[in-house]
Amino acid sequence: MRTATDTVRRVAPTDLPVLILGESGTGKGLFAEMVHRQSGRCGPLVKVNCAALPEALIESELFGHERGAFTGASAERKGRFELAAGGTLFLDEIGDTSPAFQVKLLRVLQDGEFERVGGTRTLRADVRIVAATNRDLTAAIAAGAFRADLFYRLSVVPLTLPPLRDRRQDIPELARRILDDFDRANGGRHTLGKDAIDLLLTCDFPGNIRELENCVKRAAVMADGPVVSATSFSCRQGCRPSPGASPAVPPAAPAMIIAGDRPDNASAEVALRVGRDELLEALATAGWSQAKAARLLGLSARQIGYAIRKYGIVLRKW
Ligand SMILES: Nc1ncnc2c1ncn2[C@@H]1O[C@H](COP(=O)(O)OP(=O)(O)OP(=O)(O)O)[C@@H](O)[C@H]1O
Repeated sequence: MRTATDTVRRVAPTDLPVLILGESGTGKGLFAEMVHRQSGRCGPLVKVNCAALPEALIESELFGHERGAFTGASAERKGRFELAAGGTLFLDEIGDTSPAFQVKLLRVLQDGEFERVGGTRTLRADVRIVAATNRDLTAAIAAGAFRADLFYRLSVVPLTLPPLRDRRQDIPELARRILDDFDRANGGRHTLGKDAIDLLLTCDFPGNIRELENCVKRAAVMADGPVVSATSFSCRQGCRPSPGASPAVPPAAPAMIIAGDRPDNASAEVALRVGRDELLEALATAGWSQAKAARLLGLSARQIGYAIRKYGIVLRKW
């Protein structure tokens, strides 16, 4: 991590693109913010979730459009490149983009120029590009899913964030910082007991810092006093309940699954980042209240409803 922060310090003041690589939850978004903050650029940081952009809207989202450019374009609109002028454009989930998206991006990265859809004026792209992905782009290139020329343009300065399981020594400090932030936001005053830290050090955290964050916040909610101890964590073994410790679901009584609408794909993907065990654990911790469990996991009511249905969990009243 020190290598990564040192690279940020060196590269931030330049105009070079930065490519941040790392598993989900390793802090890529936070590092993108860090690059922007340390860049000294006075424009804004504008984030684009590339995977969530519908194919038909890519061009107008990135480059904007003129009035009357297409049906429904009743007024001119600036795209993300213009909105980020003088600042940083953060292209998140770059590994999930279509060939059409990649071609359009490559052109603006090569020429530094673009036109709004339906426009004739050529505009200069005054942005610093930061891109991030949890995909293995080398494998994607080999599979023909990612353009090698775009990769070389973006990866002038690659920044790889290691998974948390490979840097367990960072866990105590991260956990304390997460707890302090949580207390500041919620007016509490907690400390982490040594047994809690020992427990956290045994965890694998496949969801990386995001999962550690959820575990610590959940334990803070469940702690009986100011000290968050190992017993405040609902898990006992490597942050995963052992098979025998899965909450027993008593028979009978009416189901209480929220019958919300199906969430969109991006929303569903977020919901399923929470594993079945983690979902069960949160539900048990929350006394089988869907709303409370959703808060613990950082999901919306629709997302938790979707995950519950998808994993085939039947909730019953005690
Ligand atoms: N160094 C850190 N200290 C405290 N919290 C952190 C740190 N790094 C990341 N986090 C927290 O972990 C969570 C995940 O971070 P972030 O969204 O930046 O990860 P990501 O790699 O971009 O994830 P994804 O690929 O899923 O978008 C966030 O809530 C963030 O605030």
